[in-house]
Amino acid sequence: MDNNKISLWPELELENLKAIKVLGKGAMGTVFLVYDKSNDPTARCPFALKVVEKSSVAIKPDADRRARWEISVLNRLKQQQSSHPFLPYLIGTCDTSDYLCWATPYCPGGDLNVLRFRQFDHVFSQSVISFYLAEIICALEKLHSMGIVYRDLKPENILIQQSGHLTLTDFDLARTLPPKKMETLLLTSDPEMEPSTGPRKQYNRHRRSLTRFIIHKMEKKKEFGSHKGLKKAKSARVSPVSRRNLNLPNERSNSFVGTEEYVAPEVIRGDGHEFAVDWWALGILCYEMMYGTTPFRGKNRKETFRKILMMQPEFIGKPNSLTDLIRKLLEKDPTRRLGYQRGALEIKEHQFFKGLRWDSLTEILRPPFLPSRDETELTEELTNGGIEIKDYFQKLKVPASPLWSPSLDECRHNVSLTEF
Ligand SMILES: Nc1ncnc2c1ncn2[C@@H]1O[C@H](COP(=O)(O)OP(=O)(O)OP(=O)(O)O)[C@@H](O)[C@H]1O
Repeated sequence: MDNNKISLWPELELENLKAIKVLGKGAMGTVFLVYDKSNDPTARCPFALKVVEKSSVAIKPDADRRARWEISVLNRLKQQQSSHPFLPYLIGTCDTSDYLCWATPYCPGGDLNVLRFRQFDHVFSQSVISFYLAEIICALEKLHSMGIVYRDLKPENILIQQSGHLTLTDFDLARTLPPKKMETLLLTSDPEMEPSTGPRKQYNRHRRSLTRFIIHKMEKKKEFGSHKGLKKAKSARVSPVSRRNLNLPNERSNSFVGTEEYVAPEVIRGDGHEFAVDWWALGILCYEMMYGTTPFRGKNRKETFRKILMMQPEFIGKPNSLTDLIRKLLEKDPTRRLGYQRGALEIKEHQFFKGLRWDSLTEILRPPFLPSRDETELTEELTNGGIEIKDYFQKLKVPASPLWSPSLDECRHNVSLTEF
């Protein structure tokens, strides 16, 4: 994939786009709900637009590269004959001297973490878990079949579409496995390949450098989030649609603190990582949906990592097919983990999914939760005229000087735009 070339995709004109509201902020950019006033003046088909401000690249040195990478991954998803029902697709991009933007379909239901906090006891029932897991497995299966490891599976990155079905978001940590790597993967279980022999030694070195790369990337994410002058990733990830008034305790959001609970043991050990890291993360996600907490959470990163490496997950109550599935996904040795040998197929065959009609998932018209169609909120925002994206960023730049005192109107406007 060419990281730097984005001219292939439908061009969006920033001047034609009007923001209805801010959907969220990540380490890399701000996500707006927008509509195209040139061909959709009544905003019947709004979409999500992620905007990376180029001037912020000095603060976030690899934001531009990460953004272009995410665009290229999304573009690959689009290039398939048809888009996948549980994966986003690229609607278009816009590359100006100040901003790099890309549009994906709007998911009005918030993320899976928000939804979990809305449940009684903050956990999902087994039937709901089965539905959501099935959709995530299909999404990961598709990515893996394209040679893409997702590497950032966590509830905050799973969004709920208007239809109630899921979609994954945030692909900047995704990586493609080069074909050579896929070949060498087969060698790992070959007892004749001694560690001291050339190819294996080389392979191990390659795996270790990949591991250093992912840890470095995650550290970078943390730095972005905590950089002076920027909103902390913790609050930045809050989506106004769904998180307002929720007051989520221990919110992980998109900081490394959150992600580290999902890191696979082979990544911590520096043994490299393959598709199996996604199946590990699926096990953690499944546990969290069932118990409302992740299995290896420690007081700090060191303790969390120690637990990931040393401890077995604890299950409350009688073992059942779901606990068995989790146990098999949380196998510390990736080569023995469910999904390692035959990918998603192996997981789909597990007893927990017995009777599930995998081919008919998209035909389910009443998924467990349907986002309400809050048209009033959209109309209210629209009658206020919407937000010019450039103005939004300009206003953020206005220094908080005692000489500058905004009018009451401006204050209200700013509060509504920056409270996230
Ligand atoms: N298509 C969408 N529909 C609705 N909300 C969205 C959409 N895409 C993103 N968001 C909201 O914006 C937030 C930030 O988006 P995203 O995670 O893609 O940003 P990021 O900068 O890549 O974050 P990270 O810090 O994890 O890298 C999400 O948590 C979500 O609340």
